[in-house]
Amino acid sequence: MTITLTSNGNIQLNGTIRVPGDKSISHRAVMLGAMSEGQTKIFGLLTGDDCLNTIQCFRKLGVDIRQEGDYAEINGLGFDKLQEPREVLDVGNSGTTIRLMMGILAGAPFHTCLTGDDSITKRPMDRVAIPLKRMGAKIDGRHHGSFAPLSIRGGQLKGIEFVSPVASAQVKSAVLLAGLHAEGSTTVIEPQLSRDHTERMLAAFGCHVETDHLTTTIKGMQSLKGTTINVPGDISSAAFFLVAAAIIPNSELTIKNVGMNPTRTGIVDVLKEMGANISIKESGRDEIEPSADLTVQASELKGVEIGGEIIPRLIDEIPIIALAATQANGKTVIRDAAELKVKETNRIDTVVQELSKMGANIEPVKDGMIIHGPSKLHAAAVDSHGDHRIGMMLAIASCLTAGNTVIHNSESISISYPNFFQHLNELKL
Ligand SMILES: O=C(O)C1=C[C@@H](OP(=O)(O)O)[C@@H](O)[C@H](O)C1
Ligand SMILES: C=C(OP(=O)(O)O)C(=O)O
Repeated sequence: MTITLTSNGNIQLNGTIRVPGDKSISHRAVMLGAMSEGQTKIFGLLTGDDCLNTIQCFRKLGVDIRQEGDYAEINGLGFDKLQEPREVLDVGNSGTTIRLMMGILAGAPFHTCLTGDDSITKRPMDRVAIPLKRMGAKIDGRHHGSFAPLSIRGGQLKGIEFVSPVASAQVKSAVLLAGLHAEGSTTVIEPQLSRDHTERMLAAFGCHVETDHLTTTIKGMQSLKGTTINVPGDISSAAFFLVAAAIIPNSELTIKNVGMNPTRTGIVDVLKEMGANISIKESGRDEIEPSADLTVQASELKGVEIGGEIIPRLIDEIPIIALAATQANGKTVIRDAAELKVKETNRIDTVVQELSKMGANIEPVKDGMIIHGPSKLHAAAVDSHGDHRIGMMLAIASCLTAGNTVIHNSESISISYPNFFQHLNELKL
């Protein structure tokens, strides 16, 4: 699909929105609910394509899931009642689904095939397959199990201590979820702290997990009990409107009930450092995940250096941070972010290529990018390359231009934010 966004060169964004539920938390709520005994109720579930694919995968494993809009009910019979699927499990575009499912299925005593779209078949799976094979799972696939389609025969796992070479919540979660059905304890040590939604949610489902900064340990053979999960708004979706309000002159936006897990709030820290005017009002002290209402007003921004430990706390927000940097005074340097190369697209290349078409002064480096601002952006024909975060970043960029911005492959936006254009139109003055 191609969308044309027309701007008169004088757009402002004003109003209040609630962004859809957090994608990472929604996936985990479905997964843990499906492995539990008893009923799980999920409120605020993200109905983006990625999470719908997670639901479909578990239905194929025999789990009874009723989903209506952002409410889902799972009548779990426990992990032991998962059934060998007759069909290939298709994760679509979702890296989180395939990698976490690998961990879950590694513990299941049957055979499963997992695959996804063109992008998924290019993303590395060995980072998960290697530790799972060490635990005893039989995993094969293209390039000896490094790429999907994958075949998994699970069961009879042994706990391991795994020192992960990457700060990745998908790797950490896959190993911990396999550890749940392994003999003995399983420990994951990461180089930097990645998002901790799996650990928090396992505790909510009655499972004991020990965390000491970069080290997380789970004891095997624990069972999960169904519970109720309230999913807060996705800070990664809110990020597009936080940046939009900060850079589009005379804008002011409030975003209600945004998830504020400290392992995800790097975007707020960076925007504040750039000079953004953001106020935070706590809205929920849920025992699992904190949330807040965020208000942002347009202000002058300055370039910053972003690298090191903050990167996993804002990895998915780098495309929209790059746009903010094109409007900031001075130089922004983003480094230590080579992980961007293995997302839905190579996000170093796609961000640089597409923002350059709109007149940004941006260059790639091996682990990030350098942006000189401010630049006056102009309307252009651009492409999401099938990457939802690139598509949304370009739509926000179009608000700064005068004329028609044409975004090819805009349908990818429904991966994580199905009503994005509705919100954008409602907020435009
Ligand atoms: O665990 C998760 O829910 C996610 C972890 C991150 O990926 P990595 O684990 O590959 O860093 C992130 O980019 C992705 O959008 C969601
Ligand atoms: C990288 C992302 O997701 P996933 O890895 O689940 O495809 C993302 O949503 O930006």
